[in-house]
Amino acid sequence: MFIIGIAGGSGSGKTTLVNSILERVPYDQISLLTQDSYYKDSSHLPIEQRRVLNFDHPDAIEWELMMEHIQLLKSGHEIDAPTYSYLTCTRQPETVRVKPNKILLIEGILILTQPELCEEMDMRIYLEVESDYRLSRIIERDMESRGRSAHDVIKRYYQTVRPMHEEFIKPSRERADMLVMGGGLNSKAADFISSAILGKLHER
Ligand SMILES: Nc1ncnc2c1ncn2[C@@H]1O[C@H](COP(=O)(O)OP(=O)(O)O)[C@@H](O)[C@H]1O
Ligand SMILES: Nc1ccn([C@@H]2O[C@H](COP(=O)(O)O)[C@@H](O)[C@H]2O)c(=O)n1
Repeated sequence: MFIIGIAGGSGSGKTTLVNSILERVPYDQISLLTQDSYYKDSSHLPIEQRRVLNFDHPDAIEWELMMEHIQLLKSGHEIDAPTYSYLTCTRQPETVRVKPNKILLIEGILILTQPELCEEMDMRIYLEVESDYRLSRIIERDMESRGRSAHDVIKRYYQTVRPMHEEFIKPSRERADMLVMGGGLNSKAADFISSAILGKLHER
């Protein structure tokens, strides 16, 4: 299994890049794991407390479960990946069946902060996008699809998103093999990563 990690700050365009790669390759031959699916469940807390949790610290993620799922996929087993709601800030009862494939894409803000997880990756990519651009994209996206007000998004950005980015996410770019400039709409980057994937799919 050839494992590609796509990291970068919130709003840097990871999801956009993944979608753009999947348009260029036979997507049914690619497995995808999203770090956000592995947020620890916090349904035991009242919603007001859940909404102010620090979701940008490495401890917010259940890495053990993610690593276990990667090992199962590598050994040819299907897994049931958890699902997560940004609206309720809880893990959902539904799971998503992921089949093992020759290629595994993993995306998430914190994936390059985990040395053990980095060890599993054959190609590590970091999306480099200036914080001003990321903030404006996060505001628009979170208001549209994550049920937040502009005020809430900006407050959270300065309380946790930016400090955690500076402390953990930005330094993790040192572990990347490649930096992608400009974010998820960088079509040359999508072409390059897709050709690497197609090459691997055609290997015997
Ligand atoms: N290069 C870009 N220019 C403008 N908008 C972009 C660009 N890349 C992504 N976006 C938009 O920014 C928002 C965040 O992108 P997304 O792919 O969800 O980022 P991430 O998964 O890294 O948080 C989305 O609404 C997306 O459409
Ligand atoms: N309940 C949650 C959980 C996480 N977030 C934020 O999502 C960001 C990571 O996702 P990206 O798609 O932007 O990479 C991260 O900055 C978390 O703060 C959230 O808003 N609500």
